[in-house]
Amino acid sequence: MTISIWRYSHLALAVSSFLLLAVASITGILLAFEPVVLNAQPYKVDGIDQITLAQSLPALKKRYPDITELSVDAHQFVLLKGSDADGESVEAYIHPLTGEILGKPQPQNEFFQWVTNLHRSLFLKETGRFFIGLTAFLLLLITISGTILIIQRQRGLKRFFTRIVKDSFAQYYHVVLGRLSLIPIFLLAVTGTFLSLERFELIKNEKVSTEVDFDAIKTTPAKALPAFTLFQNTTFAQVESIEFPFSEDPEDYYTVKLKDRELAVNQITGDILGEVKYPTTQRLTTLSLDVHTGRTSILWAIILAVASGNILFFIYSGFAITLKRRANRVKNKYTAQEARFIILVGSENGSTNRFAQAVYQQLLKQGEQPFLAELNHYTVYPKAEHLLILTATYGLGDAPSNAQKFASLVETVPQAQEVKFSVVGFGSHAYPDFCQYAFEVHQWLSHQSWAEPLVDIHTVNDRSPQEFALWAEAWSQQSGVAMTVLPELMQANRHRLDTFTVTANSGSNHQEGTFLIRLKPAKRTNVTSGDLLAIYPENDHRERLYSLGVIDGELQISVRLHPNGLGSGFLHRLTQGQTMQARLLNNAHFHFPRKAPVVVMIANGTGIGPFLGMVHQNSPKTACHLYCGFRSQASFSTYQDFLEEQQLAQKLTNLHVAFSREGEKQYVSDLIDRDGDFIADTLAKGGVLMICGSLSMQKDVTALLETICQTKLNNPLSYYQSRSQLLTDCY
Ligand SMILES: Cc1cc2nc3c(=O)[nH]c(=O)nc-3n(C[C@H](O)[C@H](O)[C@H](O)COP(=O)(O)O)c2cc1C
Repeated sequence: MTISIWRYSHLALAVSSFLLLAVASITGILLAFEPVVLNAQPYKVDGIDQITLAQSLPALKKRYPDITELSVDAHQFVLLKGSDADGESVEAYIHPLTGEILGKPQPQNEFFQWVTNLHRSLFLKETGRFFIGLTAFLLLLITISGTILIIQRQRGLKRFFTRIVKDSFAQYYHVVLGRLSLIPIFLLAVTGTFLSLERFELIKNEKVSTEVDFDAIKTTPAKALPAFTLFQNTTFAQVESIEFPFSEDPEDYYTVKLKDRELAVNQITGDILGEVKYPTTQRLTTLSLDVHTGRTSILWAIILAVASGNILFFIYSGFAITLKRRANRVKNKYTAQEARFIILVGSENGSTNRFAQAVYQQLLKQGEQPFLAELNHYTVYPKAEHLLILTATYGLGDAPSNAQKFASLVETVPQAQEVKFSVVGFGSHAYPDFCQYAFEVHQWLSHQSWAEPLVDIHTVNDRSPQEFALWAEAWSQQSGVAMTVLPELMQANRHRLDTFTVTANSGSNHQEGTFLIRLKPAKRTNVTSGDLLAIYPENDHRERLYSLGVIDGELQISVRLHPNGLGSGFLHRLTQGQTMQARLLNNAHFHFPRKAPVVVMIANGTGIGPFLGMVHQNSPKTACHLYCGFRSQASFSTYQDFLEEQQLAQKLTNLHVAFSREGEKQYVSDLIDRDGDFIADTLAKGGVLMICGSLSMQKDVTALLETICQTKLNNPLSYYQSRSQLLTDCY
């Protein structure tokens, strides 16, 4: 059963009952104070569970020769009815050892009486009682569906009480308080339902009384009250009431009602004349009243008041969550048939929609005709050139509920024309299957003949605008459509630029025009290999990103000079000593994994850049294997000496190079294929694969890795991707 079915049930139940639930909760909070007020009365005697009937009754009889009944109520006040030595009738709370009068019973306080009537019947007599009973039952169903939602959210019963990831105030406290007040609310709902069923006689509650065989009543041996065994063994805490014999006639007897049974006791000999246990229904009714009202314990009454308060908060927070989800609903200006840009979104709680809306607005501003829909509504888009998918991950790395049909739809609904796609995964590192669903979407699309990746999959941890901006930049560069400013998301993100001095530039003396440039930051930074440098060659909105290697505190970029290339041309022209303005971007998802037992780096061309820095920074000497592909030995020579030095320093364990235009004419994917067992072994033991270079190389290598994972490890590649064992940074 999916999250959504339980969620819709939870919501439907809440919507249908919230008004009555609010009335029942408010009145419930007020009524919880009744036991608190009553318990504060001075009628209570300490140690009632120590005072036996044998100790008490002789003293009481002395003071009140004619007692008709003694009763002990839920607050443990002892009420005596009878008359005193002067023949005056008495109905008073007394001290069971001395008979001292502690107070007179009062009728129920008018306020509490009014609130009780409202709570029980809404002043509508039987009709009101029926609705209140129904509300208690709906509350029971809401509690059950809520519990299941928490179990699903926490990924299993065992993790029920583990940390909750904070999404929003309403959502966080809806779950936190839901967990804390689950048991009291559940008990309130069950007992409320039970009491209503009993009241409407849907549960039969037959009264029973003790049968006495009058012929068997004896008059010897006569005993004094303190010698009656039952009275010696019974304390006031166990008693509900004692009816005294009407006369001294042996056929009149004591009727002692305990919590669980009723007994008839011979008034002369103390013999038990008869005994009957209450039926289960009767005991459950008493227990339900105790639990539902909190009348037996101040502490429990307070817990119930807090739980009822929480129900009010759940009504508020539940609606706040629902309204937020609804507010993010899609409103399109153009149809799916006319749009060039299709934005599909997978979201459970609506925050991903905000990003999708921002992209949608950007495209509208650019004069484009975008179309925004949920992943479940994927269909044929006759004019689509770009497919942008922004999706969250839920459950155990699963699809959000509005994306659950996408997997089957994408297999059955092909597009007629080629479409460039880009996937952005929204997730949180607080969950082990980080953005797994987005990785799966990326792979399903990669297998479609009509779909071509425009940029590598990007992930966004905890809705980070910075990480989203990285995707926006990369996509913008590849698509040629500006996505520079996403005002709602990015306003806080206008960074100032830092100054860098060029310390070396190898120029493009080598074949294929690749060169290395080194930059020294003017001030200290926390930059590390794998981070990005954003440059603005024309001092305008056009930004170009380069992956960095950090070597001896300097930043090294490996660049291929493109004819008329905006960024590469700018960097190529820089000479030693010159300064430039740029911005450093933390690219945490592509940092060298510090805790991995083995790291395998896979690169082609200038993709080797960040790996040069990572190897150089590998002081702990983590086992590190570099697989790289170049066109020729000449293009590799730029890096050869450096890499051999790193091997000697044991910072690089193995180096495998493929040349596509010389010798065996191999690609880097051929080397991976050759070493498939080693790659599988690396993943199996928790090692990390890193890929940097062209998207086409990445496509070949990931297809190969998928086969390796399926055949040698019996897991899909997404299993390792979501565990951060495959890190990619391709362009
Ligand atoms: C119950 C629950 C389960 C989640 N499971 C995952 C997960 O398995 N992997 C992940 O990367 N993020 C997971 N997340 C985080 C969400 O994907 C992330 O917060 C996302 O930004 C939410 O987007 P939305 O508000 O559009 O639904 C989970 C969040 C929740 C509340």
